[in-house]
Amino acid sequence: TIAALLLILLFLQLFSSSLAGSAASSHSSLSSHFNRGSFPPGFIFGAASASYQSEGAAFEDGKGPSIWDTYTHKFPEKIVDRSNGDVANDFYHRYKDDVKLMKYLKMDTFRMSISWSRILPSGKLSGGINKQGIAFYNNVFNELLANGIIPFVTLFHWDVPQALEDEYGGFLSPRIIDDFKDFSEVCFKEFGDRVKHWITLNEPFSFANGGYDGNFIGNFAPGRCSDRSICAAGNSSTEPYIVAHHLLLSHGAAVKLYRDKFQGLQKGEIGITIVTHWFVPYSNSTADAKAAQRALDFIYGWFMDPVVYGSYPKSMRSIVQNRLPKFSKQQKALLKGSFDFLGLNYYTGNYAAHVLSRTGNITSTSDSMTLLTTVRNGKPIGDPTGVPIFFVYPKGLHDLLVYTKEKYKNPKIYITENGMGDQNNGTIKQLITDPQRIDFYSRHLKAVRRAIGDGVNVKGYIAWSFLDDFEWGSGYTQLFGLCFVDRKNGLKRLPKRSALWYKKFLTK
Ligand SMILES: N=C(CCCS[C@@H]1CC(=O)N(Cc2ccccc2)C1=O)N[C@@H]1O[C@H](CO[C@@H]2OC[C@@H](O)[C@H](O)[C@H]2O)[C@@H](O)[C@H](O)[C@H]1O
Repeated sequence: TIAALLLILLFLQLFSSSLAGSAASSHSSLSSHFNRGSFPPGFIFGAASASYQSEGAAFEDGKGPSIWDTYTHKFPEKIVDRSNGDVANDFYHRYKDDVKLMKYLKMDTFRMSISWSRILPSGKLSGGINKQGIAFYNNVFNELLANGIIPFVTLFHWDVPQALEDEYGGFLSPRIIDDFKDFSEVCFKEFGDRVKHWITLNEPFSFANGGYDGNFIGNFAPGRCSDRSICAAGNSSTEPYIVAHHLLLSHGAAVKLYRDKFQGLQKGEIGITIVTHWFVPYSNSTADAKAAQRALDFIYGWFMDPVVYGSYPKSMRSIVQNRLPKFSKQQKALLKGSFDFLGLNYYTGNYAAHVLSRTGNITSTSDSMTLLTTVRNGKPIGDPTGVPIFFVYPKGLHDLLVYTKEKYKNPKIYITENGMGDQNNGTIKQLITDPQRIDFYSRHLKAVRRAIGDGVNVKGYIAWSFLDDFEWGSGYTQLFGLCFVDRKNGLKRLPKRSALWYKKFLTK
């Protein structure tokens, strides 16, 4: 009878664990063999946020307005639910509990950004440093380190001080280079003894394209473009390139400053975060193969080529010609090799087809002469998600990593954003029961693991996002968080099933 009982117990154990595995989904694996131990020693895992999307306290304790504070209040109709980041997740007041939650989830690192106008309310050093802003970030970094969590800090995640937009048009002017350098110097000086991983810019493509081209799904601040039916001012054929140029030069100035004045003593590293989709030729024609490469050049190469080679991609120079600013010899030297690591943001794959002729107004997006779609012959490139333009395509992350190794001298890489969004509709129970997000993370982590096996120098993976937050043009209608934020119940944090899966994955 004891032997029979033991056999029954063993059977039940096996049966229940196989049930749990299939509950997650056919792709993902809860089986014990795929976990942090599948990655090289020292590989770090975490989750991310950004100042405007999570801090709140938008007008508190001396903080100056950013262009996103202005944009959401001046044009509420540009945000799907007419919301804003005035309160967001109130990370400003709740960071201690949030750090406890990060520790509970066994995260090694937390990526966050610093609000430029919280540190320098007028955007300029001459306008004075906001001591309460310095104190806030000191408290957050101290709390993270006291809980064994590594801060990964982005200096610019799109929230330009409004004062600089008013004074000289923000990144449209080269004057911002020195102001960004001064802001960076304050951060290196005040926080560099504890912050050892700096990212200068988050997704310069998205800021330049989203804020100045207008083709974006959900226009971005400052909302300039050629189409007067959606933008009061701007020029989509020239301003994205001018803004991108000044973003790159600002990045180069901050990296040079860090290396010349701080890195020797503080022993940290500095990089840049660049986003791209992966592009698959729509057909096996040569024209579409070239279109896929051009799409990559115009989104990824636009920034990777300058920081690796000191020049824009050849395809851009030959198509955009005199609308593309030129780097001087000194600027080429400043930019070439201007990173210790590359931060890579990846969300989805696209099909790319050659566009035969260019009709209508020229814009920075039409310059690439590509038609980007997520469906081919009626079949989507991957499983749909709650975000209409994002489909689950983990192979794209693997292929992008191998492409980066081969084309850009095998740089040190951290995945600084990867995740999926759900539509914010359903009961709380439904929204925290997210098997597709478990499937998404499991498959993308396996793609990263495969790329490491192919020799790609990936050193970390940071999920987007730690908490559901303000998702720019989508407001609070799209939920990317590992943790749900109950906006109807005091912004209470609730770990989703995917957070508990991540915790299990991270348990040593
Ligand atoms: N949001 C972006 C911009 C890229 C994705 S969404 C937008 C739509 C689109 O066609 N493109 C163009 C594009 C094409 C190729 C590559 C990149 C971007 C966009 O960037 N990047 C990261 O994505 C995260 C998720 O962004 C959401 O993506 C889906 C959108 O519907 C939503 O509004 C946006 O907040 C943000 O929260 C992070 O702050 C940001 O660093």
